[in-house]
Formats: sequence, C-alpha cells, structure tokens
Amino acid sequence: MCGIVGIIGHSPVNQAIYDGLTLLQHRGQDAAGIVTIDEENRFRLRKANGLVSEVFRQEHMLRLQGNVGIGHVRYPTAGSSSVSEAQPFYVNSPYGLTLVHNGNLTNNAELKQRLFTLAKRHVNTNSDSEALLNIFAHYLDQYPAEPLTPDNIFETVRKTNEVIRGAYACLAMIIGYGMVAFRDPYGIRPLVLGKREENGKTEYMFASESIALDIVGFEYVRDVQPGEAIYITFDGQFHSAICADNPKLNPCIFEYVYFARPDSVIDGVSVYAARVHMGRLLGEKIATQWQDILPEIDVVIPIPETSTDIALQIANVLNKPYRQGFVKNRYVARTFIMPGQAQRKSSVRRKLNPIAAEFKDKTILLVDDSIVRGTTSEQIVEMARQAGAKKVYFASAAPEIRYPNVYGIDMPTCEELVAYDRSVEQVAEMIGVDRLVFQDLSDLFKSVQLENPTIHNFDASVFTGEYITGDVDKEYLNCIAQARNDKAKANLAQQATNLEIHNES
Ligand SMILES: O=P(O)(O)OC[C@H]1O[C@H](OP(=O)(O)OP(=O)(O)O)[C@H](O)[C@@H]1O
Ligand SMILES: NC(=O)CC[C@H](N)C(=O)O
Ligand SMILES: [Mg+2]
Repeated sequence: MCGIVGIIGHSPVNQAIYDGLTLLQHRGQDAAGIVTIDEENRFRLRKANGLVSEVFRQEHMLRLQGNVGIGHVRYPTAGSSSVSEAQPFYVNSPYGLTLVHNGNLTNNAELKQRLFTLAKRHVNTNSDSEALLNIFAHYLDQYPAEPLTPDNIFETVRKTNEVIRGAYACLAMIIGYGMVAFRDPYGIRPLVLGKREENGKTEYMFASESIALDIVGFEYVRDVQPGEAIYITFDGQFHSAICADNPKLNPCIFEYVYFARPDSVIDGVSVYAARVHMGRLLGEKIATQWQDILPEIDVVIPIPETSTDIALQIANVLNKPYRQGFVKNRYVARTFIMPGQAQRKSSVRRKLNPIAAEFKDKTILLVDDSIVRGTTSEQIVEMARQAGAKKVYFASAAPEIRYPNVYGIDMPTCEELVAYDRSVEQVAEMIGVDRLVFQDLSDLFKSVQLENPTIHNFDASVFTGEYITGDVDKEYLNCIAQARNDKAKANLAQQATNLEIHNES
C-alpha cells in the first residue's frame, strides 16, 4: 500500500516532497525515492531501501534540484524488496519518463511478454510498476509529431487502461511537458489533488492521502476520479479527462480499516469518522450478542495504534471504562507491513507492552481494527494473560479475512490468514481468547457509506473472495501464492539485488 506524492511548483520542491513522503510513511516502510527535474531538464533521482529519514541525507537533498518532482514510499507487493525495485522508475524514451505507482497489477507477466513481443521493450525487474511505466511509454511513443497534445496524453492513458489490470494510482513526469496523474477505472487506490497560490502563481500537488496536502500547505481540491487522468503542464496548464469506459468507484475498504491515517479524507470519507462508526456498530453488535457476559467486562483496551478510535467508541456504547492498557514503543514501526513473518512476530513484543495494573484480575475486552495473520492478537492475548487478566474477550472491527489480496496489500496466500477455513470459535482458540466477535461486512460498508452515500461498491475481496477486476481466478491465485510466500520472497530479494540500473547514491 505504497504512498505517492507529486508537486508542480515554482520553487524547489525537494523538501516539500520529502515532508509529504514522511506523512505517508505509514503506507510503506521498505524503500523511498524522489525524482525531480532540474533546470537543464535532467532527472535527479535518489531511491534506496529504508525509511524516508534514512534514505535522504543532506547531500541527496542538495542534488534533488528542481521545481517539479514525484516521490514514493514502498510496501512491496510485486517482485521483491530489493532496492532495484524501489521507485520512482525511469525510462529514457520517449522524451524521458519517470513514474511512481501505488497498487498492484494482476497481469504483470502478460505485460512483460507483450512489451517484449510488441514493442521490443525489456523490463529488467519483476516490478509491476516498471512494466506499467513501459506500457505507458510504448503508447506515448505512438505520437511522432511534436509537440505532444493533452489529447495524446489522454489517449495514452486510455490505451494503458485497456491493457493493464489491477489497482493503480500513478504519477508520471514527461520531460519537457508535464505531470500526469491517473487512477484505475475502479478507483481502488486513493489519489487526491491539491493546490496553492504562491506569489500569484498556482502550484499543484498530488498525494495518496489528503493529510500530506494539509501539512505541506496545499489546499485539498478533489480526489482524482476512477479512470481519470489529470495532465498539468510544467507551465501550469491544467487538463483532465476520463480515459476509461464505464469507470466506477470501488475503493479498497481496507484503507478505511487500517491503511490510511485517521486524519485523512479519502473519496469524501473521513477515515476517522468511518472508524468511529465501525466502533459504534461493533459495540451495538456486542451489546446485543454478548448479553450473557457483558456484566463481567471490566475494561475495554485498544491494541495500539490503529484501533484506538474504534475501541473508545465501543467502550462508550457498552458504557465501560476505556483504558490504554498497552504502551507503544514509538520507535517501532507498523508490524503488519513488514516484509517477513519472523520480523513481524518479533516486532509485536518490542512494540507493545502491557501496564500490569490494567489487566490484573480483570476481565478485559481487547479491540483491534483487524485480525489478519493473527501475529499481533496471539501475542497480545498472551501478554494480557501474563499480566494477570482473568478473562480475555476480543473484538475485531473488520470481518474475517479469508482471501488473498491482489490489489496492493501483500497477503498472497490464504493459508497465512488465521480466519481462512476456520470458524469464529476456531479463530478464538487459535489466538487464545475466551470469546471473539468480528464486525459484520454490511456494518463495515455502512461505516464508510454513512460518510459518503454515493459509494455503492468496495473492493472487499479479502472478505468475500470476489475480485472486482474480473481477471483473478484460482490459477492466478495459486501462482502468486507460490511466487510470493515468505520463503519465495526471501529468494527473490537475493536474486534481484544487483538489477539496479539508474540511481544516484
Ligand atoms: O493479525 P495481524 O497479521 O497481526 O495483522 C493485524 C494487525 O496489524 C496491524 O497493526 P500494525 O502494528 O501494523 O499497525 P498499527 O500500529 O497502525 O496498528 C493492525 O492494526 C492489526 O493490529
Ligand atoms: N503497495 C504498493 O502500492 C506496491 C506498488 C508496487 N506493486 C510495488 O511492489 O512496488
Ligand atoms: Mg495494529
């Protein structure tokens, strides 16, 4: 679930892009990159594995010259976590192009083949984003006459949309022309547009989440629409067009559950408000279904950090005390988006520690936004019991996650999901709780729709096994399960370590 940022300004953008990426760090912790265009129309690139604060040192920032640029924080979902697959990607022809991508393509292998046979283009890595850039480049190359017109750009995006499948929110820069933002026809991944006036001139910014605009000092204008492309020339002319037939908003529901920051607004929905609704609706379900054990519950405790707003609301509905029973080590990052199970497992204990007094001899209701692999819940429940809890009940604000994700969340196999092929009682046993409740899917939808009733459908494939792009079948899922299980990924990373071609260290 990477984060992307792009700015078309009238003064140096390196610091603003850096700040924007820092604000989107929760979307990707594995690699970061920025590319700018300097006064001589050269790309200036820096990308490496690590957090934003680790990747960019002063010497890199000084080299990232120019008034326009794009940036990326990566959570790998295709290829490997090798630095050679960090973004932005670059191709030299036509014009000189760079691209950042949030999402995941489901026909990467076919695209690589197509690029080779139709366009004699070689893609050096297994990154779907590199293939995407080459497809875009191939279609842009079909317009030999200069100058490129906005219609040429929109036709390029339309053709790209016709051949690529999956989820994508992208920003591309074309040397000598401008920046293009486009979002897949289902709008699965988010992308917002902002602007500001500086010395009488308009500057534009794109970002995965509105929070990045707010803090960098841009005013939110609107979301990029599903299937839309926005083309802003480097001298500030704004063009937009819908480049897909029958686009239809189906945003990823997991953005609202876990990925996005609560202070962001995505597709007209305040993530915070949606989480408050999730807490209220789940609280009401508990109040109805757990009448037998309600009087026993002494305290409601969130599993930091994402579930705190939800847990507070549940406590309000149940009229129980809410206590922050776990202290979070602020220097340990999000565990779910870490690349391997061993790392995820060891991080939970380093990240969260119980305050014994809140657990001793108490019956507690733990709340989390979701239970995916069960890595967090299993260890947390153990900690709660060690701290003296009499009984441990557990509420998940997301329903049972039973199917892989192919649209930008790295959950490639069913077998790794704790709720796969298990009943609620069996999951409760696995994570060691006395009773467990999951949110109903209809209530999860409602939590978001209450904020924006015009959203009729979601990508909810991890709950339903229905894949909106229509191209994901059993065979495909078997392939990605084989290619992307933890062991296979570790091998991939080793093999891909020296595939780096363009970078400025
Ligand atoms: O069942 P699991 O596989 O453990 O995945 C679910 C957990 O992972 C996430 O937390 P994370 O630590 O990534 O981030 P947070 O601090 O934002 O809650 C999420 O909020 C759940 O707590
Ligand atoms: N989570 C994402 O958006 C990942 C983008 C891209 N598929 C990659 O692996 O780099
Ligand atoms: Mg969490």
